[in-house]
Order: sequence, then C-alpha cells, then structure tokens
Amino acid sequence: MEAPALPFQPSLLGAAATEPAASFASARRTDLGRGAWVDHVPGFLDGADALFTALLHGTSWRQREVPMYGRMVTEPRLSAWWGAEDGVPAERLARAPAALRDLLPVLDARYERGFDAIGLNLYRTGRDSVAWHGDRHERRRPVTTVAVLSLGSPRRFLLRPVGGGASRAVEMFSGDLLVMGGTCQHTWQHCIPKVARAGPRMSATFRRRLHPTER
Ligand SMILES: O=C(O)CCC(=O)C(=O)O
Ligand SMILES: [Fe+2]
Repeated sequence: MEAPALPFQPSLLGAAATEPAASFASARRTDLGRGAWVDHVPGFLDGADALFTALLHGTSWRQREVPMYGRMVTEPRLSAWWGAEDGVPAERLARAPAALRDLLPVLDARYERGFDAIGLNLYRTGRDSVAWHGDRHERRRPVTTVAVLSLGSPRRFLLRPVGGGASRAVEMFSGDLLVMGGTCQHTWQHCIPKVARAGPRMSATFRRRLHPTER
C-alpha cells in the first residue's frame, strides 16, 4: 500500500538531524509490581521527525484484517513487519529500514542480547488505535522485553494491571522510547486509545521472537 497523505509538521529540532543518535541518558524505570517494569526514555532518538517522514514514504504499509468474535475486522491502523521467524532471520531483518536496524545493537547492549524482530504501526489520525492487549508472542515466555519507539505526533500510551486496577498514562513524544519488561506482557495490558484529535504517529516495536536455542 502506498503512503497515505497525512498532515505532519516536523519540528525544526527533529528535522535538523539526519543521522539518528540514541541515548539512554534520560531513562527512568517504574516498578509496576508483580515482576513488571517499564522504562521511559524521553528524547531517546535524535532526528525522530525526519525518520517519521522517511518511514512514512519508504514503507510498504499493510492494512491487516484480523478475526474477532467470529468475523474479520479491519485493524484501525496500518502496519509493517520485519520478523525473524519466517525462514531466514538475517535476510528478513536485512530488509528492515537501516535506521531501525541500527537500533537493535543499541537495545541489545542495554537490555538483552537478541532483539530479532521489528514492527511498525501507523496511526493516521486520532481514530486509529490499538486496543488493550498483552503482546501475544511474548506471552509464551514468562519474562520478556518489548521496546516501543514513538515517532511523529504525540499520543498517550496506557498501561493497566490485568484483573483490574488504576491505569497509568505515558505521554509519548517523537523520539521517546518505552520499554516494557519483566512480566509486563502477562500481568499488565497496554493500549493506544482513540482520541478526538491527533496528528499522525508511528511506533516502531522491537522484540525477541526466537529463543536463543531456536536460532
Ligand atoms: O503504538 C504503540 O505505542 C504500541 C504498539 C503495540 O502495543 C504493539 O504493536 O503491540
Ligand atoms: Fe503491544
């Protein structure tokens, strides 16, 4: 699918940098309890708005249909995926945008060796969203790390404990990183709620799909 025409006004700061640079200098960890934690790293990536624009036009976006309550539902967002699970991991990942691929060793060094899958979500307007969920593939493992990089317009990222309790909101700005770790995909859920008004926003997700013994 071609890039949708979307009104996005890159910030001067974001547009200036051509070579994205990443830093954990601003990282703050929140212990969510029950073995779950979340790191928020505001301003993780320099040049985030330029990357947003490059990915918007350079990605072959997919509109997925997913089964829900016995019928097929159109996902309220566009997506793209470069996973390691379909055949040859290195080749699949090699087709991922270089600026995102370059972040794999940065994340590996900080969190765990072996992030091997990159996903992209595009929320075109405030009507696009992702419903409450825990990341499914990750739930096969008791403890996982999922990193989410926000690009473009700001959106609220919500987290809530499974089984009820107060939700937490993280306002995600262009270049911010959020990392969910420990038991988070089992004991907490997350979502991007619909809002009345929002400019286009993208999230790049980094996961480890294959266990080291499966490589
Ligand atoms: O867009 C986001 O920040 C979250 C995306 C997400 O939860 C997912 O892709 O599983
Ligand atoms: Fe998710």
